[in-house]
Amino acid sequence: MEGNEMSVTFENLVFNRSSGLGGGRMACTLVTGFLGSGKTTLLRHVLDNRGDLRIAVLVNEFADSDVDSLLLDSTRINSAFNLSTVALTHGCACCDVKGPFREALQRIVDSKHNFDCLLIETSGLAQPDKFVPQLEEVGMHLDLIITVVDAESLHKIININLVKKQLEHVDLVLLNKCDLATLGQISDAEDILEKLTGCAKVVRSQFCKVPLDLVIDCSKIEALSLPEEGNNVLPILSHEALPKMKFQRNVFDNASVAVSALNDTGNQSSVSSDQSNTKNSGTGLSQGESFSSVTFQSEVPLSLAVFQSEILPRMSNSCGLLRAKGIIWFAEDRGTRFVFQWSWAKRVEAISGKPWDNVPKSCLVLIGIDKPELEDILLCLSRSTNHPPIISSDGGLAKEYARQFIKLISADGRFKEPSLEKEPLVIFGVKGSPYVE
Ligand SMILES: Nc1nc2c(ncn2[C@@H]2O[C@H](COP(=O)(O)OP(=O)(O)OP(=O)(O)O)[C@@H](O)[C@H]2O)c(=O)[nH]1
Repeated sequence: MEGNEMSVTFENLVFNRSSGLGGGRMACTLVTGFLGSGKTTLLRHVLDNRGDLRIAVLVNEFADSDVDSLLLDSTRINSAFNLSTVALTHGCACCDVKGPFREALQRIVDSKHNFDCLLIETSGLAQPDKFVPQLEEVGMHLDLIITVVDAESLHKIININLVKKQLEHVDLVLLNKCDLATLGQISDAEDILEKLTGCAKVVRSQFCKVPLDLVIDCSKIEALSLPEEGNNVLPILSHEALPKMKFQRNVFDNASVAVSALNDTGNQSSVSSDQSNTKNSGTGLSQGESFSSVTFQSEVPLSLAVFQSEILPRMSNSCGLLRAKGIIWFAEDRGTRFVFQWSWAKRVEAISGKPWDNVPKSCLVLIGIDKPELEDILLCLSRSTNHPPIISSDGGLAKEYARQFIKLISADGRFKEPSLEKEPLVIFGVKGSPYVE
C-alpha cells in the first residue's frame, strides 16, 4: 500500500466531519514497541498523511537528547502549522508524573489550536501502562494502544519481560518490517502474538504504512476553523530537548534510578550518559541486565572515512549496543544532513537527507546493555572529529591532498591545467578567466 493512501472511511471522516470533539475528551493514541521496531516511522507516516487533522505529538525517549524530534523533522511539521516548537523544560516524561509530561499534556488540552488527537511515542524501553494515569488526570481519553513489532526479530526478543509487557494491554499490533521477514517468520510471529495478546488485532506492515483510521480516532473530529496562531502552542514536544538537565528515571517495574550527566570535551563535542536497570531475560539480554544510553554531540564535523573504517566495524562487533540513531555532519560532505540509524539486528542506514536548515551539528544516541562498550564507541566518535592537519611538518599529507585535488580538476574541462610547480599549493583557474594566467 502506498503511504499517501487513505481508506475511504478515513477520507469520509476527514472531509465530511460535521460533529464531534465538542465537549468530548481528546483522544490519544499511545505508540509503543521495542527499540528500533518502527515507532518514529509510524509517527512520520501519520504526520505526512494527516491531511488537515491537527495532531499533537509527544515523544518520550530513553536517551536524553532530542534525537527523535530531529528525526521527525519537527521544524518542518511545525511550520506547516505555522507554530514554533516548544521544548519541555523540566524532567522526564514517563517518570515524573507531576512534572513536564503532565504539564505538556495540560498545555495540549488547553491549547487554542484545538488539536484533534494526541499521538504519544513512548521510548522503546517504556511500559505503556505508566502513561495511563497521567492521561486520565488531564481528562484525555486513551483511545488506542499500538505496539509496533519487528516481524523478523520478534522471536529473538519475546522472552524479554519488557517486550511481553508492551504486548499485554495492546489493542493493535503492527507487525512491521514484513519486507525483511520471510513468510515463515511472519506467520511464526503472528502465532506468538496471538498467544500473548489474545484478541488484539494484528496488522502486517512495511514502514508502518497503514490506513490512518487504524491508528488514530477520526470519529469525533469536527470541521475546524483555524484559530489565531500563538507562540505557546506545541504540536511536537520532546522531553529530550534539554540534554543538560539532570533527572531520575523510573521506567521499569522493579527498577531503576538513573541520572543523566553531560560532560564537555575539548573539541566542542560533548557526551552524556544515563543508565537504567531492569530485569529482562531473553536472547542477548539476561536477567538483571542494565540498559544505558550515551549521547554524542558535536559542532565539529566527523570524518566519514574514520566513521566507515573504525566506527561502523566497532558498532557491528559490539554485543552491547542495541540501537544507535541520530543526525550526522560529515566533513567530506558538509552541505548534507545525514540521518543515521543502526538497529540491534545490525541493520545500518545512513540516508543523505536535505541540506541543513540550521547550524550543522551531529547528534547521535547510543542505547545498549554494556555501558563501557557504549563509552568506547563514544570515544571513537569524539576522536573522529579530530581531523588530520592539512599542513603536516613535511608537507606530505598536504601534497597528497594536492595531488588528489589536481586529479579531480584535471578531469574537469572547465578548468585550466593546474600548476604543480609550487606543490603542495595548487594553482588553477577557470578557462577564459581574466584573473588567472
Ligand atoms: N526495511 C524496513 N525498515 C524499516 C521499517 N520500518 C522502519 N524501518 C527502519 O528501521 C529503523 C528504525 O525505525 P524507527 O521508526 O526509528 O524505530 P523506533 O521504534 O522509533 O526506534 P526507537 O525510538 O529508537 O526505539 C529506521 O532505519 C527505519 O527506516 C520497515 O518496515 N522495513
